Amino acid sequence: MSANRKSMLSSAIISRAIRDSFIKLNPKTMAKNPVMFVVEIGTFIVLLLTLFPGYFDTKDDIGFNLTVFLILLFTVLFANFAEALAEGRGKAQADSLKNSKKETSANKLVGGVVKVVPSTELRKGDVVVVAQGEMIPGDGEVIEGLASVDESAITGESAPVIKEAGGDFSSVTGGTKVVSDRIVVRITSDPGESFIDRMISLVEGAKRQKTPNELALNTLLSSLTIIFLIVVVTLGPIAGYLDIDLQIPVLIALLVCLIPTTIGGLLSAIGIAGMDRVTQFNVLAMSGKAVEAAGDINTMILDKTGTITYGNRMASEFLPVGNASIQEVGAWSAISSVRDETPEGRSVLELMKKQLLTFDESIAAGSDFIEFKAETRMSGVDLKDGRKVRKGSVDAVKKWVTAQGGSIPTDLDGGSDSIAREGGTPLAVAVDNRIYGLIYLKDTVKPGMRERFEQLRQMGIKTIMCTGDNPLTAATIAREAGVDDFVAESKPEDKIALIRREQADGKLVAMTGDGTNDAPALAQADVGLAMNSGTIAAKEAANMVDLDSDPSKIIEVVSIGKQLLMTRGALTTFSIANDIAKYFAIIPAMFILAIPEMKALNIMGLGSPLSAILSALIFNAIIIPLLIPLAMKGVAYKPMSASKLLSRNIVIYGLGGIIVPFIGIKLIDLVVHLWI
Ligand SMILES: Nc1ncnc2c1ncn2[C@@H]1O[C@H](COP(=O)(O)OP(=O)(O)OP(=O)(O)O)[C@@H](O)[C@H]1O
Ligand SMILES: [K+]
Ligand SMILES: [Mg+2]
Repeated sequence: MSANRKSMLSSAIISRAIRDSFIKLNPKTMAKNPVMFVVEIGTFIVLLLTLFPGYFDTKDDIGFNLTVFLILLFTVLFANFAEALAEGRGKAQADSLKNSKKETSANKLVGGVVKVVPSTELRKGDVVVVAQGEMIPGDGEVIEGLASVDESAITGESAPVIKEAGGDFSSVTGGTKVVSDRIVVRITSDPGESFIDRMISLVEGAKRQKTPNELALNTLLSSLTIIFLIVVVTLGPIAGYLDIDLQIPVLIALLVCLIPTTIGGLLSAIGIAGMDRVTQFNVLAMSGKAVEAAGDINTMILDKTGTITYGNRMASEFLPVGNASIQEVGAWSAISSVRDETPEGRSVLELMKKQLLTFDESIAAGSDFIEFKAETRMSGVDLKDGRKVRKGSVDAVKKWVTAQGGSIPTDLDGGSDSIAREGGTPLAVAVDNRIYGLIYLKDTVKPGMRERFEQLRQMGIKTIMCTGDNPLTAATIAREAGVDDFVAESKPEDKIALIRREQADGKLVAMTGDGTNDAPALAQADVGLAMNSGTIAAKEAANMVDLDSDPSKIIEVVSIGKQLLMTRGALTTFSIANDIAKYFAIIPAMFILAIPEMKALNIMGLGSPLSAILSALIFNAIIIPLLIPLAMKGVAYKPMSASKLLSRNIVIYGLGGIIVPFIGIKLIDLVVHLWI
């Protein structure tokens, strides 16, 4: 799939798009796009006039009618081609996904016995065993074991990922392959509803629905079309009254030039291409609406650890407090970490080795493990002899020790503040009512963050960093990274409260998350980006999934959404401005014989009335394919505020839209006039 993503437009995609442009001529399909449907009806009428000359009007000029028919036909085909081309890459991707969705057999556990069944027979709740070298037969959650899994079929990333029972890395996707060890998986989706199934229908656009913005624009374009239709229809009798003979193909040509065919022809291509750009970026958007919402975001909520910083928070120093020794701090830190599988916990044991410190592991034998929880902000063990060992956020450990009647060493705050001021995370280590010291967890801000936040600020987006860390560390990192605001010591439920508060102010909010406790907030956010490595609950609540599990991608997704909205706005402006030149070409041409004063309006100095009409019509047709690259790639884009963007767009695409066709039509007329 990744290979497909890279080859932009293969000849296979182009020839398929050409074929689809004809298939899309089906009036049932065309009717969904009112502007182009009107053109198609016009094309059909001109075809009749060409095929049956004299039947409707004795003065029919077959040559002229045939030419108009062909130009109109191409206008419709060009619009269809734009849409088909935009759909092309998704369809190719869907094909390769379908290929990877081969039926496999599954080792289903029935009453403790393995029974081999086809994967299509698996239902929600079934339990299967998957061993080394086998394909995971369906989406599910690991309930036992640990394995490395090759997920390249869906992510395009060749390095295998670790999946294990419990925690945030327990979800597996059907069609991916176990490369080592063995896991027991509980199936979480019924046939036809798996992640790959959803992905196929998403990328091939099978369920693509028009977004609210698109619907609104469509209504506007349809209204314009109806107005011009009325204008053109009433023009006939008025001209008749003035004794001017206007032929039907000329009136149809005028209508087609007046209605917004450029944007009408490119509108759906712009939407599809926007979604496709997100997909190329390895992010699955569940709807076009989600991508558009990304373009309208006012507030972005970001995690600190792993999003703004690298997130591999490593223990880098032990700091004794009171009269404890470094050996004691190290030993108790290690004992509290022997079963803590978080990166923080493992790094404590590594630091012990690095500093050549030792501890008596047998003390921890038979102890009860106290797992790290975001709610408690502590982890540790309860020893068999009754002693309780904890490490955790300084604030939490202080409360824990005080509750047991302990006192706080006077040099604790100084030590933790100096760690926090450097952007590090201080963890306090305690046994029962005594604090022994601090662990300095180091983490670094990812490079380039400040620039990215500056860009977001220029787009008018407020960034809020949310972290479970203490206020001083949070403030340091926030300053270093350049976020606008931060919330420290935040628990998972605080995130949803923050989102609601922003939304109550009328803001659209984007956030990322991966854990089950992020799911409600992901659902509440206007744009929720879940990590593919995250839990099923998070992925189902979100409206986007990042296959690479990189939370900082939300920044790019918002940029793509903005670019989509801008491209649509720019091409709409261009399309409507474009029509002005066409009035100047066609209207004088129509009336010039009866009203010679109309000559004054022929400011382009076009060769003859007929060549003027044909040139305007040809320009109207070819501008569609000429703008396909822009519609697909999106307009060039600099981060700036919405109002600045609007005025810049009006200048570039409005003025450009007025001037370009004057030049274009004139050039076409120079050629056309040679023939007629
Ligand atoms: N393994 C651990 N054992 C004990 N305490 C921990 C452990 N990991 C983190 N902590 C403490 O708990 C606090 C909260 O951690 P949590 O992972 O919930 O948030 P965070 O990673 O700091 O913030 P975020 O990921 O939202 O930016 C940390 O700041 C740290 O003080
Ligand atoms: K037009
Ligand atoms: Mg965290």
